[in-house]
Amino acid sequence: MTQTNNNMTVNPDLAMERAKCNFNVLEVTHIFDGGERNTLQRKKIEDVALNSGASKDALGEEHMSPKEKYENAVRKSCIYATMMKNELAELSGLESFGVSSPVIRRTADAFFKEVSPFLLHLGMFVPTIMGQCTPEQQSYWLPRALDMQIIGTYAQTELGHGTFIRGLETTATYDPETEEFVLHSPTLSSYKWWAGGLGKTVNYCIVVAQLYTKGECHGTHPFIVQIRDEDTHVPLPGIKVGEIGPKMGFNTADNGFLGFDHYRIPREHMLMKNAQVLKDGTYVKVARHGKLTYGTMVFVRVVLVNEVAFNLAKASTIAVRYSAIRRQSKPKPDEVEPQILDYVTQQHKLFIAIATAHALQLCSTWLWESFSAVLAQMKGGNTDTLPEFHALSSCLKAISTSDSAHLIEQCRHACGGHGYMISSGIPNLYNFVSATRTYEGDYTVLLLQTARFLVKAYEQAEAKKPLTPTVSYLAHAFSGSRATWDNSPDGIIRSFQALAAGKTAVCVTNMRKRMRAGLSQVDAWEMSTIQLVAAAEAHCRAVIADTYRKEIVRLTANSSPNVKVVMDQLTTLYLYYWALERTGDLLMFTSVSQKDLVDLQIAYEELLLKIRPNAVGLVDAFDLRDELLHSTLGSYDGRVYERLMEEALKSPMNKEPVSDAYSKYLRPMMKGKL
Ligand SMILES: CCCCCCCCCCCCCCCCCCCCCCC/C=C/C(=O)SCCNC(=O)CCNC(=O)[C@H](O)C(C)(C)COP(=O)(O)OP(=O)(O)OC[C@H]1O[C@@H](n2cnc3c(N)ncnc32)[C@H](O)[C@@H]1OP(=O)(O)O
Ligand SMILES: Cc1cc2nc3c(=O)[nH]c(=O)nc-3n(C[C@H](O)[C@H](O)[C@H](O)COP(=O)(O)OP(=O)(O)OC[C@H]3O[C@@H](n4cnc5c(N)ncnc54)[C@H](O)[C@@H]3O)c2cc1C
Repeated sequence: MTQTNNNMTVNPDLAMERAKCNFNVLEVTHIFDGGERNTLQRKKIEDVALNSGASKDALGEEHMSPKEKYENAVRKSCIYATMMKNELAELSGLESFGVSSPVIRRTADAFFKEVSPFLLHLGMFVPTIMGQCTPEQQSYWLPRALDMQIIGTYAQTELGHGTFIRGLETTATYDPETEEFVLHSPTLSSYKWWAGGLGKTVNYCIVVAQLYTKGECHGTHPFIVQIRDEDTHVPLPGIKVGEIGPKMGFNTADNGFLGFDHYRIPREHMLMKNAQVLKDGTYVKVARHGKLTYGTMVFVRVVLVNEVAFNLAKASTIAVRYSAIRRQSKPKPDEVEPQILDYVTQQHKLFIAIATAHALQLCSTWLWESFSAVLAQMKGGNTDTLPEFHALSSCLKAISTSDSAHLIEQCRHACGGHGYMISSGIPNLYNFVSATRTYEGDYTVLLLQTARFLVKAYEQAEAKKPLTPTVSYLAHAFSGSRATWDNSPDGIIRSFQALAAGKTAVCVTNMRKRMRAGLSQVDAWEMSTIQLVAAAEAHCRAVIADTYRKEIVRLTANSSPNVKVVMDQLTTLYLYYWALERTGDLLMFTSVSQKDLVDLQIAYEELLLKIRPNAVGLVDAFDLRDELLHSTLGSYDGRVYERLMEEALKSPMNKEPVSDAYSKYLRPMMKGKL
């Protein structure tokens, strides 16, 4: 049944798939990693972190109690943190470890099937210190945080409010007598809720609270707050803190609650880069843009696009490898059962997942570069590009997390019953990624932020004023004719832009009509929000399609011919897929005909067949080590059934031949003695 490949026993179907792959897998790995140098560096980091076996558990996390799971995650976080401080820090080329290294973050996934309780420390606490402190504050807090002498989290959301930050109720009232802020939770709904690591792990947190000084409220501001003793870890007087209980995922992250009873912190613990309170209580606004205190959220939204691309790459690797070894049904009676990957419907489920992982990965790099440019401009005092960037990062966060969650679930469907096993790895991926659609700004809420920008941009276009780059296509929205359909990649991208422009125009027209009919601006906006969300989604799809196409053309300029072909096929597949998903819109806003759409469907199906022989090669090119996949179905060797059985036998339920439940309940019931 099996054959040996590089000292590994590999399922013959997978071996056959690899033999027929016609492109250089490593070249595609380099494209996905952003260059050969990055691949080499990633592999070195993975070797150091994973070859010692420290990431492995004797007993699977899924068989542990919640308390054991948490303690095990802390244990491994400490091992990984120590590695990061020592050997990994140097390897990843970081002066300070962790924060900007997606490779370090990804490698950590070998240690945690869910997430590390330190995720918020590195993902938000440290970035907030970097982004919201004055230089003096930073020089005090950052070394302590990076050295893990203190561990922190980001406590913004409250029981009563997550989305509407201006509605937060926690107060920080300045007392000039003692030069302290008094933190207080006036209501149950003002309790901080959700912060990762808050329940048991951290001793500090960033708390976002309404700032009061000299009797006036100045809105929400961030504070750094000690909540547990640095030695004993006991919660400090005036602090009520705990863990919020079981969740769909994130069960090793001890998300917590936190309340304050007139709890005092020194004045210097307000993070004062963007606004200050002087000793006498005078409030001084420093920042040139009112929303700079939201900066950590913008950073995480950017990071999340990359994060979900990675998780989608994992799910598609699992599902494609499994589909290559799984044989089912007998459409041709004289032939053996086909690999399920040969079913065109299966290819339809899976190849879009591979293409989307590429699209999001390349968009995330582009978004990161745009973010760096915006930060550089802001350093020089120019915040002009921030609104466009906020609109862009908001919609990319919303669409990337939503599409990835949907496609990961589709990968599970593609794995049939076995995909439902925790050991397949897919449920954990789904539970993690579906949360990303909500946290750091809910899907709808963020798309409405983008819609605000689109409507303003549309009005600028209408007034023939200059437009910023990502919405420059709106300048063509007033030609009066429908966009000409053309099924070339560039033609499809132009059509996506026409959809976004057309939908935005419909929203503006409807809002104006509603206002003329007597609705207030707020109510007219509210009544149009379904369409506004759709317009923002269309805009984002146009941005992703355009960026993916341009980046792949650029990155494959010097690639070998077959790599160029397969990368072009994936990009085209992405464009065809979304055009076919939006046929109604295309009929409304472009000149596409019924025949064009029938032809496009045929072209899409033919493309699936062209990609089919390279499918396993494409997921191998993600180069995800088995330790990162945590999957019985997706391991490189394809020994699926063997692994499923090995995992089943590990179940504590199989430790005893007869369950205690037999003598306690079953037997009495069956003997009529219950
Ligand atoms: C060493 C140890 C190692 C050990 C172990 C190893 C571990 C491995 C870990 C490795 C880590 C590596 C690091 C990487 C980690 C990456 C992963 C990170 C994952 C982190 C997990 C996070 C978990 C979740 C956290 C959270 O959810 S935090 C809370 C987030 N909350 C939100 O996002 C709330 C959403 N709401 C809002 O943003 C706002 O309220 C709103 C935008 C919806 C509305 O705001 P507001 O009401 O104030 O504004 P208006 O609507 O009135 O708009 C006014 C104008 O302001 C503009 N605006 C709004 N926001 C912004 C902005 N951010 N920037 C710019 N402009 C903005 C509007 O557009 C309006 O403009 P206009 O008036 O011109 O239209
Ligand atoms: C796993 C996880 C980890 C988290 N970690 C943290 C953390 O570390 N720190 C932290 O501070 N927070 C954290 N959060 C909280 C998270 O940021 C919020 O849950 C998120 O921002 C959504 O806010 P909400 O829960 O108030 O939802 P709500 O705003 O109550 O949303 C509920 C529904 O109402 C809709 N809605 C709300 N407002 C509007 C509107 N204006 N227009 C139209 N529809 C609207 C939404 O679309 C949604 O469908 C975490 C959440 C999760 C799930």
